[in-house]
Amino acid sequence: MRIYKAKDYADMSRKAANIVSAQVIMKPNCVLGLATGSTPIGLYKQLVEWFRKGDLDFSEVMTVNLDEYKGLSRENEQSYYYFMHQNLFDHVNIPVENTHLPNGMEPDSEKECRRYTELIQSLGGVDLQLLGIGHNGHIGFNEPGESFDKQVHCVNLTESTIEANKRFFASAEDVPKQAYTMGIKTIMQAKKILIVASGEDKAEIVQKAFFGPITPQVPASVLQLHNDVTLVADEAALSKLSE
Ligand SMILES: N[C@@H]1[C@@H](O)[C@H](O)[C@@H](COP(=O)(O)O)O[C@@H]1O
Repeated sequence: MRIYKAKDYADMSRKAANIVSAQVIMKPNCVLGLATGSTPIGLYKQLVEWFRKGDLDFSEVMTVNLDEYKGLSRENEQSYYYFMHQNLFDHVNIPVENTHLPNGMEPDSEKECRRYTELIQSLGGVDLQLLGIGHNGHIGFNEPGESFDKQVHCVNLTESTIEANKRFFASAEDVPKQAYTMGIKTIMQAKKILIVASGEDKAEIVQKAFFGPITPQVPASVLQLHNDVTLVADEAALSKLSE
C-alpha cells in the first residue's frame, strides 16, 4: 500500500484529485468507482476546477457509485444520487447516462443487487475505486462483521452509522435503516483503490484498518490484501500510526 501524507484537508483533496485525474487522462473511457461522505467533497471540487480550466475531459468516463440509501428518491437531498449531481456530475461534461448508482427506490433488493452487480460487470469492472472510511471501519456501507465474500447487497445500517449520518437529516429517525452497497468482494475486484481520510477522529480507525489484523470486524482491513491501494490522508488522520 502506498501512503501519501497530506498537510491538511485541502492538500489531501488535491493529492487525491491528482490520482483520479491521472486515471482519466491515461484512460479517457475509464470506469471510476465513486464514493460519498464529507471526505471526498474537496476532491470533487478540485476535479470540477480542473475541468473548468480545460485540463480534464469526462465525456467518455463511466462511473459507478458504491452505495445508496434504500427508500430515498433521487430528488431527496440526502440521497447519494443528489449528492453526486450536486458535487460532481452537474459541473463536468460527463453524460448523465454514463453515471450509475444503485436505485434506492427499487423495493426488490434481490433484483436491484443483481442488476447493479451485472451492470458493473458489463462495464468491464472498476478501474479506480475511490473510498472513504467510516469510524467503525466501514467502506461503502459494509459494516463490521460482514462477510468478505459479498457482491452488491442490501444492508441494515448499524446504530453507529445512523448516528454518524444523522447530522444530514432532521433527526436519527429520518436516517434510512437500510442501504444498497457494493460488497467487499465487488470493491476488491477494482483494479486500483484510492482511499481518503481526514481528521483526528479517523486516526484510530486508519491505524487499525491498515496496520491491525485483517478481520471482518474492521471491513477496511481487507484492503491490506489488495495489490494496488493508495491511501491519501492528512497528518491528523495519520497521527496514530507510530503508536
Ligand atoms: N456510505 C458512506 C461511506 O462511503 C463513507 O466513507 C462514510 C464516511 O463518511 P465521511 O467521509 O463523511 O466521514 O460515510 C458513509 O457512511
